[in-house]
Amino acid sequence: MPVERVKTGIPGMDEILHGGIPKRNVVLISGGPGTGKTIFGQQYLWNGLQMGEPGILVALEEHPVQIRINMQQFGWDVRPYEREGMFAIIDAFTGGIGEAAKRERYVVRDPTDVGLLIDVLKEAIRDIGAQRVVIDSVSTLYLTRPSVARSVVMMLKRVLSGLGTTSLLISQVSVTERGFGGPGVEHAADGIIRLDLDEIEGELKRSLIVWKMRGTSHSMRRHPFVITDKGIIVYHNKVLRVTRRGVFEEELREEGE
Ligand SMILES: Nc1ncnc2c1ncn2[C@@H]1O[C@H](COP(=O)(O)OP(=O)(O)OP(=O)(O)O)[C@@H](O)[C@H]1O
Repeated sequence: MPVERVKTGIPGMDEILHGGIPKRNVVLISGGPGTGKTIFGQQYLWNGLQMGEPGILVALEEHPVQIRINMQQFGWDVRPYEREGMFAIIDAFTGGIGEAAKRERYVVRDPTDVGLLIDVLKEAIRDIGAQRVVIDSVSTLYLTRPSVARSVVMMLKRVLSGLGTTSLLISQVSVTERGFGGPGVEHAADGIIRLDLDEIEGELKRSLIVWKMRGTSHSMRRHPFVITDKGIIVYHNKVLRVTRRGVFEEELREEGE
């Protein structure tokens, strides 16, 4: 039986994934500051809504009000979908403090309590029939306790995969770090997409590479991408090549690999 896939809908990305993310996979979106992880996650959810797939954004780093404003900058107005019950933001940021927070439907009263967060997440997934979930960022859940990182990701994976969602866990790494976001986390995740920002001759260049993706083959190359006012565009037919003479962008002759 062919593997069921969830399309990211991000231009160029599904080609790199040879069709999309295998259903129920829990995928780390890993990268340094400003590499585009949050935008990647929001675009994935927005595209899901356009395909009739309900989604949830777990907000650990930013106020839900700010997230709605940021998404609108790309033309992604989620409010009608929230009213329809197709989209929800789980507020795991404010702890319920402030007037704006009182208007949020899903609030995690103590964002440091992972058990509590999982209870709210389960309720929201069932309420809206979510098929896509993005957690931004999962690193926040274990920043002060790196030893629990793997168990936190395993707990989330059981719930997310168990309830049938295909999810992205946004994982922060420092600028120089080669890893993906914490001991054991890399192994617990079903997939890893790594986003990078490199300074090349005085200019920052964006690229991404699919490091692993259970259940499918995928491009093994590093592909350049850009962020525009409509979101991310990945150049699946270009590679970023690092040699001793420097870093070069190169056009691929044949499609894909
Ligand atoms: N409209 C736009 N057009 C082009 N680039 C943009 C636009 N909006 C944001 N960006 C770029 O996206 C970057 C922010 O991306 P994003 O918030 O997804 O990063 P991140 O990887 O989540 O970072 P962090 O881990 O620091 O939160 C900005 O630094 C900017 O370079």
